Amino acid sequence: MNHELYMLRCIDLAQKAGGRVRLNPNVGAVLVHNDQVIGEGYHERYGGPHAEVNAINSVAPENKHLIADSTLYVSLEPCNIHGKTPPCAMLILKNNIKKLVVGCEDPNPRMAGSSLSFLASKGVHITTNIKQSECEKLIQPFKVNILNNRPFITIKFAQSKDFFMSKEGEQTWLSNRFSKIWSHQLRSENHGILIGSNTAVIDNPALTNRLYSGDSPLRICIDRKNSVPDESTLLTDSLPTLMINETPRKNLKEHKDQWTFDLDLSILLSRLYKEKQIGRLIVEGGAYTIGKFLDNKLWDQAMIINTERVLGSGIKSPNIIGKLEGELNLESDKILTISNNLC
Ligand SMILES: NC(=O)C1=CN([C@@H]2O[C@H](COP(=O)(O)OP(=O)(O)OC[C@H]3O[C@@H](n4cnc5c(N)ncnc54)[C@H](OP(=O)(O)O)[C@@H]3O)[C@@H](O)[C@H]2O)C=CC1
Ligand SMILES: Nc1c(N[C@@H]2O[C@H](COP(=O)(O)O)[C@@H](O)[C@H]2O)[nH]c(=O)[nH]c1=O
Ligand SMILES: [Zn+2]
Repeated sequence: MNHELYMLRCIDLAQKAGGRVRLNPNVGAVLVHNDQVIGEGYHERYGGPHAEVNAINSVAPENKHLIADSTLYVSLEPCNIHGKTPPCAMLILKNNIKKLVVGCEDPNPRMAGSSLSFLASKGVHITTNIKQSECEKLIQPFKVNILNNRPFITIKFAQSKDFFMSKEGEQTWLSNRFSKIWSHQLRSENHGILIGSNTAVIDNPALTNRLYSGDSPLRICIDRKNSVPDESTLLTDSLPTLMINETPRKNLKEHKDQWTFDLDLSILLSRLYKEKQIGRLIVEGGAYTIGKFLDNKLWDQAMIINTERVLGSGIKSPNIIGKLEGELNLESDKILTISNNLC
């Protein structure tokens, strides 16, 4: 059996759900009998059946009798606790599956390998850590959620060749049309997008996903002094916006919300996670806002669109120090992904 090949298929399947899993991990599963895939599935949406359930349910009626003699591949340790769905460890035992191959352990302290020892004690033969780092990468947002009680944070901005984010006081479009589609795809994969008041005042942005399939994230604007005009797009369109201020704003329209408190980024983030189910957050800018997240070490990855434009002067872009994880060339733009390996 080629363990790595089937685990790569689990990873492919898991990725299909993107951010639809919300606060859950992305997980894929494949059921293999005599080197033939007889079932596969993935966790498709928050609260929905787990990957193992979908893989077992996908087996054709004429192959059901092969399940007990098959190997189950799962990118993440099967659950052994009653969450929104019954435990998958019990499903494995119920189906009499005797061989299990797992990508990585569940970082949830309530699990952390415990279901693997439980299944082993019941006679299931277990192989672990197949494509481990790839499987761990898949569940990175979940790991941050569960261990830090906050969203997985992606800092995203475009910069000129001479490292400016914008001209002073005016909206300055730097990146190309391909990057725009890419950034709307990023919006579709995240549950929240956050900006500072200057960006809202100067750009009057929509911050919606208009160019890719899927939903738009919740727009969040830090506006302590209520300086964003009532007429701005964020406050007048029909989509949800959450304003963060120190005194309440009057006459908020339908779908608009506000949290009034003395701003503390850690508290804001844990409230976004717990009260708004934001598992993945884009911090879009501007430079001041991004700087605050960097100063507080509240970020997980940065996605920087490096463009060909030269501005000469303007708002200096933030200096991101981390580990280069990937490069994507979109015509004249180069998008770098940098992970925060220091926190
Ligand atoms: N190239 C790109 O990708 C992007 C460029 N931009 C550009 O950036 C420019 C604006 O950037 P910049 O001037 O740096 O301003 P910001 O948009 O970052 O807004 C700064 C303001 O936000 C509030 N704020 C945000 N975070 C905090 C915090 N942690 N604590 C306290 N207050 C906070 C404060 O206002 P208050 O006191 O009112 O709360 C602060 O003055 C615009 O020209 C825009 O076009 C913007 C986004 C992306
Ligand atoms: N200038 C700049 C960006 N700016 C960001 O995009 C926002 C506008 O979003 P929208 O109104 O939805 O189109 C703007 O307020 C700022 O947050 N983004 C980029 O990908 N590249 C760019 O060059
Ligand atoms: Zn499960």
